Amino acid sequence: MLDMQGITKRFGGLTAVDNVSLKVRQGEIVGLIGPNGAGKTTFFNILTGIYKPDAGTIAFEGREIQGLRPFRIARCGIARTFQNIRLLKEETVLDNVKVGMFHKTGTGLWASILGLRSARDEERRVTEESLRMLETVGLAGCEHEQAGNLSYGSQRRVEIARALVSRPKLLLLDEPTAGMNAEEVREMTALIRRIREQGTTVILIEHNVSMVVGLCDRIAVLDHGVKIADDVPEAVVSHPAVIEAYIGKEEGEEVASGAAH
Ligand SMILES: Nc1ncnc2c1ncn2[C@@H]1O[C@H](COP(=O)(O)OP(=O)(O)OP(=O)(O)O)[C@@H](O)[C@H]1O
Repeated sequence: MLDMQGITKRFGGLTAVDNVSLKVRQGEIVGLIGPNGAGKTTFFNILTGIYKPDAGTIAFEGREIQGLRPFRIARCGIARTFQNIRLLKEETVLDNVKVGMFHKTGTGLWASILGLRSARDEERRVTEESLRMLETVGLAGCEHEQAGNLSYGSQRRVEIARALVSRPKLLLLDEPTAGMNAEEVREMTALIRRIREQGTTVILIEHNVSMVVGLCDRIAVLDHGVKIADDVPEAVVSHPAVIEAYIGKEEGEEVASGAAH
C-alpha cells in the first residue's frame, strides 16, 4: 500500500530524517518508535505533505505522492492525528468531527450559502457519518457536548473520529496514548484494533513501548533520523541497536549480553 524510499529531510545543518525507507502492507498496524527528536513526527509530516522531502519517493497505492499539498494527500486516503490535541474546544464534539469531511464534500460554498437542496443533503450525510464515527470511537451520545469539556482521553477519541470520518485507507496516529492512564491506554489499544478490523491500515508513533509491542504487527525504530530496526515486535525489542538507542551504549551492551545468556 505504502512504499517510502530513501526519505531525507534536513533543517539547516540537522538531518532530521536520513535516507529512511518504509513499506506498509494493507491491513497492517505498524509502530514507529524512537527516542525524543529521532525524526518520527517529521517523517509523518513528510508523508502527509506538510514538509517536502529533500530526497526520496513516496508511492501510495502505486501513485507517487511526495511533494503533493496536504489536502491532495488527504484526498488519496491518508488521514492523521497530531501529537498535541488540535480541537476547536469551544465547538461541539459533532462539529469537530464534521470538519474532517470538508475536503471530501462535493457541494460548493455557494450551494451551502444559498441553502440549496444538494447542500442540505450533503450536510445530513456528513452528520450521519460523523455520528457513526463517534459511535466507533466509543463517544455515542457525546455529540452535543463542548469538545473542551471532555476528558483528555475522550478528546483524543474525537480527533480519531475526525480523522476516520473521511474513510481513510491509511490512518497515522501521533502518540495516541500520550498522557493517558493504564485503563485509557487499554481502551485506545482496543480502538486501534477495531479500526484495523474495519479495514483501515494504521501507522502509529508511540513512546509507550509495551503498548506498541502488544499491538503492532511490525515496528520500525528511528534514532537520530536513521532507521535502525524494522521487524516484528519481539525481534525489535531485543535488537542491540534499539536497546542502545533507548538506554545508552554501555548499559545497552550489558542488557543485550544479559538477554543473550
Ligand atoms: N521545523 C523544524 N525546524 C527545525 N528543526 C526541526 C523542525 N522540526 C523538527 N526539527 C528537528 O528535527 C529533529 C526531529 O524532530 P521530530 O519532532 O521529528 O522528532 P520526534 O522523533 O517526533 O521527537 P518526539 O518524540 O520528541 O516528538 C529534532 O532535532 C527537531 O528539533
